[in-house]
Amino acid sequence: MKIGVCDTTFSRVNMGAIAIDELRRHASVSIERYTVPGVKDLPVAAKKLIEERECDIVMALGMPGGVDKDKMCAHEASQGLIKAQLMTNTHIIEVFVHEDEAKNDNELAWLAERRTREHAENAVRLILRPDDLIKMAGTGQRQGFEDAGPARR
Ligand SMILES: Cc1nc2c(=O)[nH]c(=O)nc-2n(C[C@H](O)[C@H](O)[C@H](O)CO)c1C
Repeated sequence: MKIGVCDTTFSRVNMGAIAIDELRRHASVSIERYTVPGVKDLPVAAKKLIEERECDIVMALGMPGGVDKDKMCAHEASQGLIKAQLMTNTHIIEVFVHEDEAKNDNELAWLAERRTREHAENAVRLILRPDDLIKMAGTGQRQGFEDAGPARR
């Protein structure tokens, strides 16, 4: 099995390095890394990781900035990532941490690390342990901040 990790230089946290560290903790897989300037460059990077470097799944890591132009870029990047998944029939786990989700730099670094690590676990589950995800269905998982938990009545 091979996992692709694409990330950006725009991000203020080295999310690619964190993802690779976490993937290695959970699985003995080959890893291909591809770093691009920004989130809008992630769709083609992910598609190349799948088609040219034969990855079975890809993590697409990015950090949209806080202004409207950045949010529009993030939306466009998301749409590209969805299209790349459909074109390749392969999961691309989008791991975006919006700069304005965090109160300060400290929280931003913490959030980016935690969300990246939790989604790295999800990527391993998707390709190697899909039954684990079935067991987690409906449990209100969140990546980064606290889980929402199941709704009760
Ligand atoms: C406005 C803008 N905002 C972001 C952002 O918030 N996060 C990010 O990762 N990249 C941004 N970029 C850069 C584009 O994604 C891309 O790298 C360039 O348009 C070159 O293709 C741009 C141009």
